[in-house]
Amino acid sequence: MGYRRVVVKLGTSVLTSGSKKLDKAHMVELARQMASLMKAGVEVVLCTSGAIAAGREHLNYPILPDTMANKQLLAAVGQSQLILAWSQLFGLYGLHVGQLLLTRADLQDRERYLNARDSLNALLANNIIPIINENDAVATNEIKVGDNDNLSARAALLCDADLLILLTDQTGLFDADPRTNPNAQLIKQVSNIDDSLRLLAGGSVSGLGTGGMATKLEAADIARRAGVEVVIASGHHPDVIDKIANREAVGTLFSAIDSPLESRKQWILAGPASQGKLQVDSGAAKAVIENGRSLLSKGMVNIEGDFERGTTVLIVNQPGKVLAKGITRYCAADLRKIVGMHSDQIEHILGYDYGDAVIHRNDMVVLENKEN
Ligand SMILES: Nc1ncnc2c1ncn2[C@@H]1O[C@H](COP(=O)(O)OP(=O)(O)O)[C@@H](O)[C@H]1O
Ligand SMILES: N[C@@H](CCC(=O)OP(=O)(O)O)C(=O)O
Repeated sequence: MGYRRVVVKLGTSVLTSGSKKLDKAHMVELARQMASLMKAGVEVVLCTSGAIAAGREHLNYPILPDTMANKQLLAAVGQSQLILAWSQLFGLYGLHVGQLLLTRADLQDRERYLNARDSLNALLANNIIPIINENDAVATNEIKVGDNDNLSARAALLCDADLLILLTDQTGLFDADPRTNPNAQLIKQVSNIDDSLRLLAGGSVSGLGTGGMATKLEAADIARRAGVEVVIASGHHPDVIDKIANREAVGTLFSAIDSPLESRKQWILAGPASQGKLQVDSGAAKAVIENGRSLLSKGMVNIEGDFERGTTVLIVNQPGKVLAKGITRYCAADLRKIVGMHSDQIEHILGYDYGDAVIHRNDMVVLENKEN
């Protein structure tokens, strides 16, 4: 199959099949396809819209002024119905679900970003499907991502996915909005997103979705720049998720610019200036630079600087030569408590742990391949 981790985004248009209520018969079919991917060893993260639509349905279509507070009311009511439905539907296939409600603020704050990433990874490591939606009930316009297309692209980066599937009510991106232009042609493959392409992508006119193709294109741009392949396709195409995961040509494919790992490493190299140094002994230096291992606490001898978890720091050897640059999973104060300690002791010393690796090898760029 080839894909390791896939984010599937389901628009309101798919979940309601164009009606005013959740189409559970279709949702169960989508759950079946995602469960079958999980059984084949592909990790699946679901980004689901539909809370507002579910809220309207559950409250029997109340007539409410179109204010932010009323949308939040509908989302608050609908989200619990939505997650209940997914939990029951995945349960039919023996799978548990875990809910993550995010806002832009959660994705911008480094500490919260890492915590969200750890929760996602913990769910997936335990074969539980993470289900993401925007936390509409608490988000103001300033902290809203705003549309789930963008949210799903950010989720794909958050969890290092290699494929993002955006399922909607059209068979893909067309050279004009097919609702208003019957001669519109499907674009099967996109290798460059430029202004002329953006002009083709219109907003949503159905009254169900948010953003239309314009936000899907924005999402595709974010994801492919981070090395994630993107497919936009119809959520009603038979076996659509299985087919896309098996690289069958369905919908519109946006090829990725780099591999996810490469682009992550480029970000570490070019990204924020390092704010501290982790000095390591020669055993750890060898493990990191010659054997491509993660950095463990027992190989550290000294910590310089004052930094938060998620900060970019340098790994230096005892003479002070810079060996690598990476993102630390522990803040400086915690590192000072666990320096030289075996990973097994971290939880006992700190009262919690963020994993064995102080810097995971995927979060590290080696700058020297020899210590001397
Ligand atoms: N170039 C285009 N190709 C395909 N669909 C388009 C295009 N421009 C605008 N659209 C509109 O985008 C809509 C899908 O987006 P949206 O309504 O937000 O759905 P979803 O709920 O799946 O996010 C389609 O119904 C279509 O009318
Ligand atoms: N968070 C909102 C959906 C926002 C959204 O982007 O909707 P859609 O365009 O249908 O993916 C909800 O759950 O109703």
